[in-house]
Amino acid sequence: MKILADAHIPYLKGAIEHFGEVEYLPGNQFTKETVKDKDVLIVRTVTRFDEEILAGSSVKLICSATIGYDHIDTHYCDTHGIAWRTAPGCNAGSVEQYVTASLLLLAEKKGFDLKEKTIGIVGVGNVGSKVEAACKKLGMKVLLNDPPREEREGNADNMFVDLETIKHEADIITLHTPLTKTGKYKTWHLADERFFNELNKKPVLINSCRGSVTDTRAWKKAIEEGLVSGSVIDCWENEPDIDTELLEMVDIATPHVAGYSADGKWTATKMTLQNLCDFFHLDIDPVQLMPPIPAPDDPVIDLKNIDPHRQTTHAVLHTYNPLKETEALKKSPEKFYYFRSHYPLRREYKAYTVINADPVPANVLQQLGFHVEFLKND
Ligand SMILES: NC(=O)C1=CN([C@@H]2O[C@H](COP(=O)(O)OP(=O)(O)OC[C@H]3O[C@@H](n4cnc5c(N)ncnc54)[C@H](O)[C@@H]3O)[C@@H](O)[C@H]2O)C=CC1
Ligand SMILES: O=C(O)C(=O)[C@H](O)COP(=O)(O)O
Repeated sequence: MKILADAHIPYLKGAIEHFGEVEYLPGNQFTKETVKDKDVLIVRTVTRFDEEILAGSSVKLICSATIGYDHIDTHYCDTHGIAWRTAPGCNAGSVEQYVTASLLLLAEKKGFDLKEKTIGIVGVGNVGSKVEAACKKLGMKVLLNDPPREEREGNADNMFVDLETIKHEADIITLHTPLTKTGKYKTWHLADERFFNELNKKPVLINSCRGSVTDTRAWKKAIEEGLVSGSVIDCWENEPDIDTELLEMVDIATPHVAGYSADGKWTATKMTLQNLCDFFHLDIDPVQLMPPIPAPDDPVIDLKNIDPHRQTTHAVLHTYNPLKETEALKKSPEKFYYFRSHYPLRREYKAYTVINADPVPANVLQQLGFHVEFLKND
């Protein structure tokens, strides 16, 4: 079997060789010529897979080591005998960590208390549900919007609200939908000029799903007109050539790395190898082929000398602080693709042990997923 794999998929090298003859290329160097004689493509979101690149090739299976799949022309694949697989939920915990760290940072920077804030979550799937759980643990009021789920599952206990309610009541809005360009619930430019004009509480807007779920021009105008009080962007329109004016205007700006925890990447690779096994009916356990996830350099977080009011923020930012990446991206936006391909993968909360926390933050941190060593009298 001939396999072409993206060279920037962690934990793949050494494992995928058990399945066939493998060639590696950076995702932005996949071409019609390089995919032509391959049976399987192991891919990321940086390459578009449509008729232009796939026509006339021998590709039978595309495995994307990602949650999102808007980079695959699924209609073309479905009608041309090309199977495609993804890794649902693989890095949802990592995106939750990104959103939580951003919320705690902004609360500190702008001087507000998250417990007094209402967050509107648009898209409540694998990621949105984890963000919902984390926000509740931080004491926030949560509003959920997911019309496709509402249609399928009904709206018992008014679990879901419409987008109008979110625009009216939310102090923070975070987007976690797929990017879809057609259909009843299409999300392309969901946050357009009208969306921004209808915001009631000058909310903070967070986009860590896909760039084109928001309209860049409208977002810039909204910032200029004071319709939003803060902006967090991980996913941009037209990556990697992002809008540098918007970049300068936002509080937190990262190069599409919300999902880049070692935990998320490891799971993505495991699911990808499992997809291969399932497709070709191979009795192989991917975990046996993969290295373990490396421990963090600094796995113990000592909160002894930290003000109890800052302990949760301190611990979460110890695991991940998006301000460092913001600074680097603002300084060198042309390195967007480079930053993504040379990313020092972070660990999620479960890789860390918290010691000397006060009882209240200790409970919050434990619920978020940290190991917590409770003080004797707790
Ligand atoms: N920045 C990053 O590194 C990452 C970004 N993502 C993005 O996040 C997206 C969401 O991921 P998951 O939660 O795992 O996907 P998911 O498929 O589990 O959930 C998406 C949810 O959005 C809902 N939805 C669809 N259209 C909607 C609309 N018009 N309004 C409101 N809700 C709508 C769906 O019903 C579904 O419940 C992915 O499709 C991907 O684009 C995912 C992982 C990492
Ligand atoms: O999983 C997704 O969907 C994402 O957006 C990924 O985090 C992006 O990962 P890469 O395509 O850069 O590997």
